[in-house]
Amino acid sequence: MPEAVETMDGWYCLHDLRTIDWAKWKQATEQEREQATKELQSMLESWEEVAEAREGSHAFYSIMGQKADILLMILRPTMQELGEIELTFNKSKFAEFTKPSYSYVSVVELSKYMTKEGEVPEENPGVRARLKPKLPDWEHICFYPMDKRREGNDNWYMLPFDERRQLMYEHSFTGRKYAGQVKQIITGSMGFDDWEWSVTLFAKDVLQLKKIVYEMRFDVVSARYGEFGKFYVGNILPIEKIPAYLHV
Ligand code: VOV
Repeated sequence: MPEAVETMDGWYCLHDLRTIDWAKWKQATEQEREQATKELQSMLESWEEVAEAREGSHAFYSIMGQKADILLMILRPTMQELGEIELTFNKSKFAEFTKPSYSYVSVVELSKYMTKEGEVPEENPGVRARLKPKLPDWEHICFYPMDKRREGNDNWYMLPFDERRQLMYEHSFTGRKYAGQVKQIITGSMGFDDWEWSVTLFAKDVLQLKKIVYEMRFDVVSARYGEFGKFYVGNILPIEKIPAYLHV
């Protein structure tokens, strides 16, 4: 009988992607634009304080292409806090100039595929830190949702545990080659959103994002069982660069 793997779940996560209504932004008065920009900056500054207190983490990036203009990724200990942040953002002046393009609700997830006999990973400080991760301020982000296939002979959920563990081990082996180059945050979203996981990758060199996704396509777990949603890629948008980004 296939057996579910136990998961460890950490901070709740919201990916909020928006497009900017540039025509409306240009029509606003200089004063309105300044007010909206300052409010956005102070919102981010207040989240900065939460991050410093290690009570959450966030990332703010501009997104390439037409799928979205900005991505706000927020991590918090409870879903309620995520809700409050979403509401605050929606009520802000700046939000009046944005349109929703995509959102994703999930929770930071680590599975116990790699847990050895007698180990209690919950007691491992490294594991605990990974469940409440500090998002890196690396230049580039790549975000996409994914599923494990459930089709005919290619049904991940019908595989015996040991077979899945072996495939995840091979996956982690590929991943480890990118240590220091790519940081991954895997969040689980079964019951929360339309896909099963979200993958968020951070890199200093944008090309490493392409290379890791390409190389992993050849891991059996991705080649045979991976199904992918839309990919979003972007560049970091630090608080001090927001006025220049929004300048018209
Ligand atoms: C940046 C490198 C990297 C590394 C080191 C890494 C390692 C690991 C380990 C050790 C484990 C298992 C234990 C755990 O931690 O849960 C995982 C788990 C997972 N991964 Fe991964 N992954 C990486 C990177 C990485 C990428 C780039 C992708 C996207 C795949 C692709 O084809 O586009 C991915 C996906 C996942 C998923 C969806 C899961 C959960 C699957 C499940 O069935 O539960 N992952 N991953």
